[in-house]
Amino acid sequence: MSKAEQDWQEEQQRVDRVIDFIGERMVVLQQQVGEIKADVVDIRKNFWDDVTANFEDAVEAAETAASIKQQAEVLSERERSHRLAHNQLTTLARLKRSPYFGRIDFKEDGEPGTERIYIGIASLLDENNEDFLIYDWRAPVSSLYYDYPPGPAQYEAPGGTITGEMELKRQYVIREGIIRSLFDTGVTIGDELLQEVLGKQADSQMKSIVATIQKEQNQIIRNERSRLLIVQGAAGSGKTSAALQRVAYLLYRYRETLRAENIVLFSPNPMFNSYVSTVLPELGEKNMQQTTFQEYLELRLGRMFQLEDPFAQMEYTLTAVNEPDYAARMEGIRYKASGDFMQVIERYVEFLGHEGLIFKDIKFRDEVLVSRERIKEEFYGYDSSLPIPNRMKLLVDWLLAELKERARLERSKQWVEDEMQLLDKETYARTHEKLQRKKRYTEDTFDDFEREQKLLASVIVQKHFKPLRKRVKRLRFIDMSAIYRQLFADSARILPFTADGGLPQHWAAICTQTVERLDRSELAYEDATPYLYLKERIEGFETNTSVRHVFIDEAQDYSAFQFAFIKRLFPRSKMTVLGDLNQAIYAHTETGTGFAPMSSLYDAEQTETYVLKRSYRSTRPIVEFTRGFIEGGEEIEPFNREGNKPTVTQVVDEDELAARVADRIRELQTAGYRTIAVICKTARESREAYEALHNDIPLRLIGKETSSFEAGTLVIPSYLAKGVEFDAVIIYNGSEEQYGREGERKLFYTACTRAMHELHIYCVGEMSPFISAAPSDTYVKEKIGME
Ligand SMILES: Nc1ncnc2c1ncn2[C@@H]1O[C@H](COP(=O)(O)OP(=O)(O)OP(=O)(O)O)[C@@H](O)[C@H]1O
Repeated sequence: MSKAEQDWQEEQQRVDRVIDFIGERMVVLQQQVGEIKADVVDIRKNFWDDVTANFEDAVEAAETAASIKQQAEVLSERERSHRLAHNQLTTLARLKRSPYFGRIDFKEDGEPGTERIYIGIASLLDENNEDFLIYDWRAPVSSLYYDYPPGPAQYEAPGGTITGEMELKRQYVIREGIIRSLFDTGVTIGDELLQEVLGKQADSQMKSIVATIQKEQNQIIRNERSRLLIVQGAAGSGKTSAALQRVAYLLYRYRETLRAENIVLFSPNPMFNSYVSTVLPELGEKNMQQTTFQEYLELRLGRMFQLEDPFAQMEYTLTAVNEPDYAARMEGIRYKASGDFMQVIERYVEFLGHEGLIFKDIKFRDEVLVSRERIKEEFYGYDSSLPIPNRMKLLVDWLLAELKERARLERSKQWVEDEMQLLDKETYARTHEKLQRKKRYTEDTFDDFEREQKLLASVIVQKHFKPLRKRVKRLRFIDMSAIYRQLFADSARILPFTADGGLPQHWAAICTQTVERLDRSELAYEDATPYLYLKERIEGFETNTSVRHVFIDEAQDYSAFQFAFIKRLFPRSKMTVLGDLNQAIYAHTETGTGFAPMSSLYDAEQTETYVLKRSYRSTRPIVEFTRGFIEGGEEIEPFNREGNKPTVTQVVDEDELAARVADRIRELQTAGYRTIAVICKTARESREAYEALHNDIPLRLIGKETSSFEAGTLVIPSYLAKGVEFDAVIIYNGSEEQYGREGERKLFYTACTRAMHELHIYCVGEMSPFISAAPSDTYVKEKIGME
């Protein structure tokens, strides 16, 4: 038997031993789970038997409450134990199938022996010999595996830096308890293993990369120092993967204090949420909270306005080029997202502190109870050194007192008497009872009837005033829409608030558009964040202090405004932002400021930036081709995985386009690719492509409302394909007409870089200049029917 074979045999024997151990553990645990479950069922069933329920008087009611509380605590403790044991069982079941993926032999300086460390998705301790059969990949010692080749190595342990010599680094692929492959690795985490992993087919769900995390990714995953961590990475460099692994790492590292609920991931669209949702459970962790910025805007503004979403704005950007107001709107989109405009809002708020706030009358039954002028007068009567939100609080107190007074006056009005006649018996009875109770304590001389009438009147008025008071408490008497609108009332209104009059060229048209929309109760996507910001500067900021880590994926698509906003929203949170400037597809990101708005959020010493240049998603030929579209693309390093060169096919017309694309889809399907995406520029083009293809080929049309996607062939607008990947990508029409403007370069790049194994571009007529800019030997040109 060769040495290698012997090694393999010994390793399999160890795997068998560990699996046996896990099996035994599971039996014990299963029994425990059963017992706890029986306990829980029992407690639930007999809950009220063990509680002494007595509500006779205050003392006994308090005792009852205490007894319920105690019983509930016992129940919740048992339920917690059940959950814990159940989770442990799930993890053990996972370990049983594949107990570990790596091993390092490490000789610590000053220690006599070499320790063998096996690394898997969770730790496994054999209590009898106090031996770790498996180390969690997140344990301090495991970082050796990701950071070093064999040779001198060190890691950070809680007690300080541990140095030593790594004598061996080995990787395994273990499936259903059997070692399928085994490599001893040299320089990096085995190219072989990575090759194997990356060569696989795309899934409708993202996979964890735990066995093959690269050194530069590991630094991101384990970073604990910075308040703000910025990751700038090429398409397919593993930003999203690293982010998710980082979530798992943080949950492990701070397991005593941090829960999945304390972490929020902002993602580009709902479909992406579903795409990444399996990674953490695969690692035995609960998912963090996931949201999109739009979801937040909807929550805050959706009731007041018809809110435009970013995809509708994008569709406008891409399809309305010939509309008369297009240039103005595009300028407006850019300006309203800028730091300059944020400054304008700040100065405007400063101004509003002294004059200019607009309020709404507080009306009741068509009568003005407190006029807007009166409210304004009261507000500006307060100490002007107080911040606006503090003065609003005073105003609320004052208004509530005013309402109380007005309510008193209201009681003797005719409408109250009219309503009294219509009261149901129940209200009468209740009022009567109340009066009876009161009577017990007073020496009253009033006529009963009169007292009853008075009380009824006050009940009626109270009922009608309740919504008024609620509106006051919610600050609905501030006319936010008018305050925002005022800034655009005419083109000169903004001037005192601009630094040096630097306004967009089409400012007057921007003002008109904004006012028109507001008057229709619509809020464009570009207005939503500034509007909300202004609102919060006036009403006080809503904050969420339970969130400790915020992750922002596709961060290049966020404006300065949005970042500032998120920072304020989560004041106790650290931030990890991940993005690729070459994929900045929204019009508001065309300002060329790069990551500047982001990096200025926190002090330099609290901020760290990592750059990922290696691209893992696509084959080498695809990366070599697509990097030609963008400036500085030569810096992107492809991971060495071979494949076919991308093809570019010119066709004469739409009919031929559909026929050729259908042929290609069939060819790719025959080749066994499971996820094939026909990427179109817009939703409009996607519908056309779908119409042209779906009779020929079964496929699914993806729109912004799609919340998950499955393997298969699909048609999808480019901006919704962000962040996800497919085995094969067909660009439906990569012609000059479709992708000719500079503003479309990044969109085109983003679409093409979704491909893992195959990329095929079709063009009706001339091809996009971005393709022509790529070196001609990086793709194969196919011309059909044009000669
Ligand atoms: N260390 C790794 N081991 C195995 N696979 C990896 C590794 N890093 C990245 N990948 C794979 O590369 C692909 C791209 O990763 P990911 O989606 O995280 O990149 P990204 O930088 O977020 O991409 P984009 O910006 O283009 O959306 C995924 O299939 C991921 O599993």
